[in-house]
Amino acid sequence: MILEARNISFRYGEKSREILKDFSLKAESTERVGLVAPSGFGKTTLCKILSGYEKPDSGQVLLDGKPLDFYGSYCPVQLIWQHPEQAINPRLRMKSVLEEGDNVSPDLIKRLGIEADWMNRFPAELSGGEMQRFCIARALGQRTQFLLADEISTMLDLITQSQIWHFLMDETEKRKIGMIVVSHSPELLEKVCTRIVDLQKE
Ligand SMILES: Nc1ncnc2c1ncn2[C@@H]1O[C@H](COP(=O)(O)OP(=O)(O)OP(=O)(O)O)[C@@H](O)[C@H]1O
Repeated sequence: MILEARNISFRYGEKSREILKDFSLKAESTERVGLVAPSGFGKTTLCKILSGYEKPDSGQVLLDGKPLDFYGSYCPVQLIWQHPEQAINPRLRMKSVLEEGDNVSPDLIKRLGIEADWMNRFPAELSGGEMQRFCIARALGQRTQFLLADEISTMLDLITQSQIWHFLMDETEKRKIGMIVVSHSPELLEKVCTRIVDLQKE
């Protein structure tokens, strides 16, 4: 599959500066594309647009040539946010958080190191890293075709980072899920990505 941002322009309301201007990008399912740009440049904004959380003022997001709406109620382009605690309903137990995903496989949950005992807890009863594993699992439901990872491992220790990235590379390669990876770490992008795009040069 091909995920495409075609001539996207976007600003947050009338008073905001234009964050994206006639921006275009194409990524294939076989790729892991790293996005680099300085803080505040618009990387998260681009991820939100690519996953349908924000609508561009002009231009289109296309998956295999079709707008995201075409794919129905489950968006095949899933975003994993930088701060898991902001991406989870604090009133839900973790098993219900996973049910928000699209038939997340029990095997995948196990491979992510999610422990059975965590399922009945509320988000506030987990560490940031434990919560992020749930967000990753939830984003990898059956119909996911592209995964956008926006600074997802910044809060994790190096061993956990390495476990999670090995898992993600393995899982997305097996299922031919494309990835877009945002990080301020050149070392991480170098290790994980098949191609790096500098937004300042686009
Ligand atoms: N909801 C919002 N309303 C108004 N402005 C916003 C909103 N969200 C982000 N912005 C502004 O849009 C610009 C781009 O923000 P964005 O979070 O996309 O940058 P970023 O490149 O991901 O930054 P960082 O690397 O620091 O995470 C920033 O100037 C930010 O202040």
